[in-house]
This record gives sequence, structure tokens and C-alpha cells, in this order.
Amino acid sequence: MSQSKVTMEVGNDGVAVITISNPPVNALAIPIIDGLKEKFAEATRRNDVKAIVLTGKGGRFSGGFDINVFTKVHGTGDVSVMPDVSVDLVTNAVEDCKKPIVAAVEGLALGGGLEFAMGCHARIAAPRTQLGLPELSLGVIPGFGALTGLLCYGSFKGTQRLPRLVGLSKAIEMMLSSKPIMSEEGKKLGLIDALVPSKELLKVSRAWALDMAEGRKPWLRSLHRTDKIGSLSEAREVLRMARLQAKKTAPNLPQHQVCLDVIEEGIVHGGYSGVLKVVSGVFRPIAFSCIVVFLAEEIASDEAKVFKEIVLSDTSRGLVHVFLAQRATSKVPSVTDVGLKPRQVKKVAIIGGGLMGSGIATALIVNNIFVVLKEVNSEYLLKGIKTVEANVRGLANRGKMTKDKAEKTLSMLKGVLDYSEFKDVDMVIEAVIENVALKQKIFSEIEKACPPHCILATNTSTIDLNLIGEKMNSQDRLIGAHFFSPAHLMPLLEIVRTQKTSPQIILDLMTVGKVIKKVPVVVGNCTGFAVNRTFFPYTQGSHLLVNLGVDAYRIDRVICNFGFPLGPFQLQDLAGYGVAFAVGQEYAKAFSDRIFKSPLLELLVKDGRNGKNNGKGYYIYEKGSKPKPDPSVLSIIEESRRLTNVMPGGKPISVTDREVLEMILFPVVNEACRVLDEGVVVRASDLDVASVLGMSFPSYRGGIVFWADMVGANHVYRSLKKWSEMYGSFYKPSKFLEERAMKGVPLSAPATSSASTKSRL
Ligand SMILES: C[C@H](O)CC(=O)SCCNC(=O)CCNC(=O)[C@H](O)C(C)(C)COP(=O)(O)OP(=O)(O)OC[C@H]1O[C@@H](n2cnc3c(N)ncnc32)[C@H](O)[C@@H]1OP(=O)(O)O
Repeated sequence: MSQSKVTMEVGNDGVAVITISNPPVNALAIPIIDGLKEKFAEATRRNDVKAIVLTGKGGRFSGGFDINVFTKVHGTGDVSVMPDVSVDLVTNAVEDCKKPIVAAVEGLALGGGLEFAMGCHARIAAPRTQLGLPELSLGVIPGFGALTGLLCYGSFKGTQRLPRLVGLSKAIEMMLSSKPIMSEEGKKLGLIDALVPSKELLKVSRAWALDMAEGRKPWLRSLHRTDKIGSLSEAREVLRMARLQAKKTAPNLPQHQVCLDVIEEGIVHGGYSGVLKVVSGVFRPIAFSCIVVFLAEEIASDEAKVFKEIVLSDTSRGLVHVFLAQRATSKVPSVTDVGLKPRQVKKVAIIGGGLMGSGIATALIVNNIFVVLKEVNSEYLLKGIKTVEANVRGLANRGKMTKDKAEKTLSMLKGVLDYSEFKDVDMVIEAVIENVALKQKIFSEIEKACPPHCILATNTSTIDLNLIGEKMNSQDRLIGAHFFSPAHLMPLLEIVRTQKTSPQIILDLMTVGKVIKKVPVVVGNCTGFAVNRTFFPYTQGSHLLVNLGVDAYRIDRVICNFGFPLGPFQLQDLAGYGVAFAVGQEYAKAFSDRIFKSPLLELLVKDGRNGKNNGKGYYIYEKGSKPKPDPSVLSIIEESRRLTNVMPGGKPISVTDREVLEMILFPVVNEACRVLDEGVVVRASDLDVASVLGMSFPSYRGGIVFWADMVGANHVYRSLKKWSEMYGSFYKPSKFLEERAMKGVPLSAPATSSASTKSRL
């Protein structure tokens, strides 16, 4: 029997408790919405019911509307399958119910879940309950209404109740950031009426509902309130500022402006002139003038169009895809489905206190894992410890933890200069420079110094793990723990397994990843693994374009306009050139058939530049000001162009911005195809998640493979083929891409059986 259901129990006190049960997050799936309608109708009808409490089973109120329905809508283009949650259920059945309803909220009330709670006449919450409207992060806006029948801005009630309960500025902040607040803050803001311990939640909620039924407590309808919105001119000013801000911070996200438009409509025509009441009246069979019907229908058809556009937008498709793809990464065949139990990792040794080692140490201690940090001498060790201290105190300064907690956190770090502390560690992470011989020596040493259950991990970003483990006996314990810089902030943990790594070790590291709040993505072993390998043509493509005569700053601009936080040249400045040199050599060895060798970095270094490190790179870095393009780099670029001599006829090529973008990203797609073909990832969507979380590929474009499928494999293939004929083998389309383009099969479609035999997993 399905676990998804809505139940109702009527107590002797005359209170009906309606419970949503749809584990794990009580998502509002269509049968749940139908069940709620049915139970509210029954509770309203029954004479023995005086008041109602709405709650969720298993300590979670509701995670909102069922996101899987969006996937269906995106697949079919048919928005009519979306139920009318806002008007039909939350407004008509709940808010306008003839009996008082209390929401007993615990764990989380997000999206449609919070909308339900706000439709109730009071909200009682347990401590540390998350309350939020994260719909914008899925590309839609809170509280959509029906598309069948009439629809108007007034039907997006989720956007209207929140301002009426917490004030306009706070509501806008919550909706535009998609970040939840805790019930403690909700109580202060007025979103929550009472905060009670979890075990008293139902008792207090029942009593509250009865108090309302019997006139001892006020019975408030959120949508009718106007006391927190301020004057119309104030509201308009707040909205104007929010629009400007959203234009700056979310230029490519249409749902932000639509959300603000809808809030404004609700305020202007709802709370102030009362039109909302008339317009929402069109949803009910009451008498109203023909003019209003006509106007409402006209508005409705416009808004239905807006709604349809936004739900079916590429932005929503991309964001919903990334949400579900991220969840899918925790399912790894033969690892998470074979009944293994993760072992606890309490103490970790890190070898190397540089940028990566200290960042990883920070991520671990912040999440209560004891760390031993090893360096080769006390000077380096002190430097490493100081970096960790700065990281942790930086988090405290930014309000991410209390000062007290920061000091406690730092007490979980111990610096050492030898292996004596390694005897009882559960995991070692090697984070030294990218030098194969050094890594081989370290692994043969730690294998002896650590207990037999210990996970032996390397943070290499590029080097083949089989090479690193060549001198080890227990290669089943060797695994890649590839963090992205800065390791305490970037969310991705790329877990690299070899053919010999044991499933238990993989599961243990996945669990550590989750404990330290990273998203672990398990991938196979090869040079650069899944993420850096897929993206090595990103830097090379940008170098090739510059050498073909395209302006470097224009390239950075085009890439930023697409949605990356930085362009490739600014990114190189930030990362420093040393890493680029080291990994460049590895790629040149492994992928010699498709390398573009650019002398540009060497010329920059010769000129005394080292990027942000010394304030001089493609850009000039001065304290307190934004990086500025450095015109004196142009002569170095000219020299590079002269040396490579790739410009056809010695003249700069002429390309549109779109071509600039595609000439950089299509080679990345091409390498992603090889990664898919070789079975380096479990599924194509893992590469999407990794590109978003590790390379800052814009999430609203769905990740690298998803985006490529939106653009179309055929277009990618034809473009690469054309450029390979014009500019050489760097652009040569892979076999996988060619086949998919010819057959019209999406790049993300699972591999055929012949391909899956190649798997590196
Ligand atoms: C009408 C409204 O205005 C429109 C809406 O409500 S749109 C939906 C708005 N809600 C959201 O955006 C919330 C999305 N969910 C989340 O942020 C997080 O899942 C959470 C905070 C609820 C829980 O996080 P966490 O405990 O880490 O568990 P997490 O792994 O993310 O999710 C557990 C499972 O629940 C699923 N799930 C979570 N929220 C869901 C939702 N709203 N619909 C369907 N499934 C959902 C996940 O896909 C995952 O499934 P899986 O086990 O098969 O992989």
C-alpha cells in the first residue's frame, strides 16, 4: 500500500487533526492535494468538528509542491496537469473555511507547505523549523493558481500572504533569496503565533484551534491583513529598489522580476483598492458586474500566458533538473544499493597545509571531525594552521557561527610534523603539490602508519590514481577526494574510485562528504577525472580564441553574461598560473590529439605577472577596487599571436558573441561526451551537478550536458566540425557526439550496452 495519504482523526474535543503523510518530506503530490480537499470538505461538513489542525507526519510539515510534477510538465509542455493549490485549496478550502484551522508546523514548511500554513488561521511551530518560499530557485514563483478557468495575479497568493505576515521587505528578501528562516525568527516577525516544544505541538495547536472556535482567540485571515505593508508609496519604493537589485544580481532570471510584479499587483489591487476581493470572486459563482468579468478575463489570459511561459521556461527546466540531479548523485550502483553501512569517521589526518589542505581541514573541523594537520617543517605548519584559523574566524565574522563556536572548532585541529598521530585516524587526505613521485612515497608510508580500516585519500585534481597508488599494497583503500578551492566553501566533493577501490571505502567517503555538507559525486579514474577533464578545453578554448584575435576581456564579458561568475582569464588570474602549468602538462600527455599549446601564460610570467597573487595578470588588482583590465597585456597577447600564428591570413577572426561563447563551451561539451562515452560518470546528470557545483556553470542552465541538449547535439556537432576544418584538431568532434547528433539521440540519454562495458566505475 502506498505510504502517501492524508488522514483525519476527530478527537472528543471536537478537533479534527488532518495529517499529511508522504515520506520523506510530505511533498504535496497530486493525490495528497486531492486528499486534503476531501478531508477539509469532510471536516467542514461534519457537525462533530468544531475546529481543525493541519500537520505533517514524521516531524516534517511539508517540503512543498511535488517537484516531480514539474518534470512531467517540462516533458509534455502541458501545464494543465498542475493542480490549483492556491485558490481552490489554500484560499477556498482553508483560509475561507467556516471553521478555524491551525497549522502545527515542525521540521520544515517550504513552498506550498508554507503557503498552506499561511492560509491557516494561526501557526504554531516547533523550534528550529525551516520556513521558506524557495520557488524562485526552481524557476517558478510561489503559489501558482489554476490554468484552467480564470487566473489572475491575485491567484499567486503565496506572494501575497507572506508580505502581509512579515512585512514587504522581509518577504521580498525571503522570496528572492529562496532562503528559509527558522521558526524562532518567524515568531519574532509574526509569521508564527507560538513556538512550543515538539512534544507539545499538537496539544497546544488543538487548544488554540478550540480557543478560536469559541471566540477566546482572534481568528485571522492572512490575506485580509494590511497592517504590515505600510503605505502604497512606501511599498512601491521598496519594490522599485528590489527590482533594481534583482536586475543586478539575477539578470538572467526572469522569475525574479515576475515575482516582484505579482507582489505589486497583489498589494495595489489586493490590500489597497479591494480589487483582489472582486477578482478572486470570479473563482466563485457569485454575482458581479459584466465589466469586472471582462477585465478579469483579459487580465487572466495575459497572466496565464506569463505563468505558462515561466513554468515552461528554460530557466525552470534547468533549475528543476539540477535539483533532482543533485539528489540522484547519492545513488551509486553497487555501492549504495548493496546493504553496506557507512562507518563513522571521527579523526582525519591531512598531509599538506597549503591552500587546499587548510581549506579541507576547515571544512572538517567546522563539522566536528577532529583533524591532524601534517607538514614537513614548523614554518609551513604554522602557516597552514594560521590559514585554518583565518578561515574559521572569517566564518564567525560573517555571522556563520558564534565566536565561541569558532574557538571550540579550532580546538579540534592539531598540527604535527610526523606520523605518530596517524595510528588511530579513520581517514588520511593527502593534499601536497601535484608531483607523482612525492605522492607515491607518501602513500607507501601512510599505508604503514595508519590502521588497516583507514581510508587513504588523495586530493589530486588531475593525476591518475593508479599512478599514485603504484607502490601501495592496499589499493582497495585508495580513493580520490577532490575538493574544489576554496575547499571550505565550494560545495562539490568529487570522489574518484579506481577499479580496485572497495565499495565500503566509497560509501564511507560519501558519508563524510554529506557530514561536511558537500555534495559527493562518485566518478571513475582518468586524467583530470570527470570535472577538470571535462573543463580543460575551457581554458584552452579561451586561449585559442585570443590567439585567433579575439579580445580577452570581451571573452570574459561574454562568459559572465552567460552566467559564470568570472570569465576564464580572470579565473586564471585568481587561481594563479602555477596550477595551470602543472595540470597543463598532464593534459598534454593524456590528450595530445586535442591540445592547444598557448605560450601566453609563459609570456605573462616572463613579464613578472602572477595573477591576483602579485596584483598583476590580465587584470590589475588593487586593494579596495575591482580588477581593472590592464592595457599593457595587449603587447604580450600580440607576441603570443605572433608565436602561434593561427590567425587565418594573419588577420583576427570576426565572430559574434554567441560564437565566442560556443567556441569556448562546445569543446567542453565535446570532452563531456568522451567522459560519458568512457563511463567516467554514473549518469549524465552527475556531470551537470558537478559542472554547477565545481565549475560554477550557471545552475539555471541545468549543467553542461543539459545545456548542450537544449542547444541541440546536432548544432554542437556541426559547429565543431566546421571549426575543426578551419582551426584544427582542438575542435574535432568526438565519436560519441557525432553518433548522437546523427541519430538525433540526446547526449544525456543512457549509454547503450556496448558503451557501458567500457565503464570506469
Ligand atoms: C505551490 C508552491 O508555491 C510551489 C512549490 O511548492 S515548489 C516546491 C518548493 N519546495 C522546495 O523547493 C523544497 C525542495 N526541497 C528541499 O529543499 C529539500 O529537499 C528539503 C529541505 C525539503 C529536505 O532536504 P534533505 O533533508 O537534505 O533531503 P533531500 O535529499 O533534499 O530530499 C529527500 C527526498 O525528498 C525529495 N523531495 C524533497 N522536496 C521535494 C518536493 N518538494 N517534491 C518532491 N520531492 C521532494 C528529494 O527529491 C529526495 O528524494 P530522493 O530520496 O528520491 O532522492
